[in-house]
Amino acid sequence: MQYFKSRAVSVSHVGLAPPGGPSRSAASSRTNRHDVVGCTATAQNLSSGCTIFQLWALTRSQERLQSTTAIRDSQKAGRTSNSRSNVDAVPQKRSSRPRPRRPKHAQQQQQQQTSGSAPSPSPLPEAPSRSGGPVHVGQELELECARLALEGKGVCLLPPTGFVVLVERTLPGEHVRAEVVSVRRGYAEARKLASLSPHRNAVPPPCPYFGPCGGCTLQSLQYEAQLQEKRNQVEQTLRRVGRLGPSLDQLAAEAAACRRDDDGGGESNGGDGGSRAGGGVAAAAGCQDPFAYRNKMMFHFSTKCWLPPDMVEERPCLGLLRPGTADVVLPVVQHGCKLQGAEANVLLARAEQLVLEQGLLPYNHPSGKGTLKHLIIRSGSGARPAGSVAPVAAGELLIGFGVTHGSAMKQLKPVAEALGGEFPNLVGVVAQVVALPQPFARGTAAVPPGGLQRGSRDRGPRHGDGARKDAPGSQPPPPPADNGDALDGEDLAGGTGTGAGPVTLLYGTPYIHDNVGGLTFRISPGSFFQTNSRQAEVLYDIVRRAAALRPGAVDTVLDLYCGTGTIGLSLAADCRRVVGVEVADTAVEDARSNASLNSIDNATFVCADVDTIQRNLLAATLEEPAPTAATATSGVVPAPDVVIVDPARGGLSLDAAAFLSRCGARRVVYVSCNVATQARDLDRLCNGPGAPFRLVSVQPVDMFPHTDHVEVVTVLERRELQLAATATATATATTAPAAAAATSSGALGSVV
Ligand SMILES: C[S@@+](CC[C@H](N)C(=O)[O-])C[C@H]1O[C@@H](n2cnc3c(N)ncnc32)[C@H](O)[C@@H]1O
Repeated sequence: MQYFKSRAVSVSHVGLAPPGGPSRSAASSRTNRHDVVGCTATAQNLSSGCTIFQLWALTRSQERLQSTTAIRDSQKAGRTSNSRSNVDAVPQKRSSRPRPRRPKHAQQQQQQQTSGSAPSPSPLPEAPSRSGGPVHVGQELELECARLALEGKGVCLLPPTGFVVLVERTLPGEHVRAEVVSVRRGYAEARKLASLSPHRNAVPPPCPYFGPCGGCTLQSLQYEAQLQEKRNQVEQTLRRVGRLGPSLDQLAAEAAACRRDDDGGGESNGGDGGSRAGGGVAAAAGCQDPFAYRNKMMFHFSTKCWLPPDMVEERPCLGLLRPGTADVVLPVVQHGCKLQGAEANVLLARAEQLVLEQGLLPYNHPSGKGTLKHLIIRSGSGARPAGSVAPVAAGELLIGFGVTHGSAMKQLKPVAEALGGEFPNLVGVVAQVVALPQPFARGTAAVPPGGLQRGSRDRGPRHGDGARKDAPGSQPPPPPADNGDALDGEDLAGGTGTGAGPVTLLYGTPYIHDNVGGLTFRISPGSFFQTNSRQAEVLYDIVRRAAALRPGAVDTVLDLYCGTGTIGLSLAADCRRVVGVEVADTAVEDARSNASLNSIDNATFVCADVDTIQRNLLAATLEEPAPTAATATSGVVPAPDVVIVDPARGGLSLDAAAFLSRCGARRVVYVSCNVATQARDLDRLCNGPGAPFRLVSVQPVDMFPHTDHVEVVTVLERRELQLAATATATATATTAPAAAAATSSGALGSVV
């Protein structure tokens, strides 16, 4: 924080209080309202913007309601005037303000939900109130943090009822003094005033921007403790949202039995995705180096430069979005971001200097002046010559500019060439006219639809949430396909359907290369790629073991949401053929190019929406050996033995889940960057009468150290197969590969 104090600046106060600042301004209370407006906190809605806080609070309140009569009585009594059991000491203030109307986008969001039934439907309020729970706004509390919520806040349970209070930057086990800033039905949010006793594994955060920057909420927690917390979050979410408690208990019992058999007390590792720690969920696979791991970072240009805690300077700057805003930027260029490599940080600083020297200005709302929106730096290890396994000597860097008008290209070209001359590893500079977030287009508030997001690295305003090219007030296009790139920023980097213009090449080549698991991948600006290449190797290795492909390369693998083909291509050597399905055409082109780059000839990539393939499957004859050009374009895929799904944060649609149920695959490996939606999907696939799958393993993988995000690999096995396997264990063990191949290439349903 020294950094902020030492800056001598001329400032203008714009009425935005610091996060949870002493007197929250109208703007910041609007922020809170947006967080929940229009959300029904059911698992169903997680894909459309509801936060895990709400879900957590909902399940907590449901548990409380179910737990004891006393609590039920007190809840009931809470609706009467003299029932404020634990707020008696504090006079209740009743808000006389009218209840705010839900914004239109929130209503639209709800209308767009097509995800089907939720596991535990129960509405949360449409807007926060100043009172209504056992606490009220402004009340000071002493709390102990019980655990982390999925979005990085500490969950504190207020005695005696266990009412949930979420406190920012609070770690499990930490005692804090906090002030309530908003109260909603079922939970409250509070800002930390002081840490009374820190987490036993607290460490000094190495980044000078820690705190104000919303990106690394866990940086002050020792890395091993972060991994433990993430594992716990995964288990809790699968139990609460996915109703997978019995399955996890069974996995835990099996693991315990294995340990007893081993007689050594070691953890089980049956080749099904990893070792199982307590509760049926494996210990999270951590990174060897939890810093400088990101191969892609997005930085925003703005005329509103935030100098924490509460100053905003009107000057052009480049940095990370201030949490809860869409156009106020924390300038991080001076010290760089510790999550990306040193060379990328140097390039970042130089790029900012050159564009400003060139006279280019950040886009400014509401004046409409300026054209610069964002800058993305992608890095890769570079292309490895065919057949070589030696490390690549020099890395590759690619810059992508997002601008609001094509006129910026001419001025950016000399900047691109100058950067190319100065940075030998910079292989390309591209630019794209990007859509502006809806609020800019409408000229209303700087709050993106779906509520405000925390730091830009986490989400930022979601790309394509609204769009305009040049005309303020023009109608935004329909929402784009979510590309799962939530941690990666938007637009240029994210790819699909952003309402953005074509990519313009300003210098060099429009793609970079990276290496994962001995394979080289070409990555275009519009294609998804795992943002932590080193850990992607660990992830794909876990997926390979989880797939449990039969010996003899007899299986057909379907890689749904395949991106640049990484997972499918990693499995290609061990299976008969791979078919990848991906909606982004640039990613499909990359995947095809990656197959030939790595001399892989048993992989086919289909550009299609996964949601449409079930219909085509049912309509099609499925015995053809591989998709032809005609079937590939119509989304027809062959009957798979194993399906890998790695969807975007919204998880699987009902159609996609139905496809998994009916496609006949014996195994599904579900890779997810959002355990909440994954839990919802697993509930559909594994629970209830006729559910086709059984949960076999759960392996968290830490792709995003210091953030509250976690990747989870779960394995599902078809139930019919399990029964058959039990009955014919001996015969199965001696089945010839040829017979297995015959089964695997059969028509849809032949395995069932
Ligand atoms: C989380 S990424 C996974 C990519 C890949 N498995 C990897 O590890 O690099 C999700 C991918 O799904 C794609 N996608 C999103 N919605 C889709 C849909 N409805 N149908 C097909 N692909 C989709 C995105 O473009 C993105 O490439």
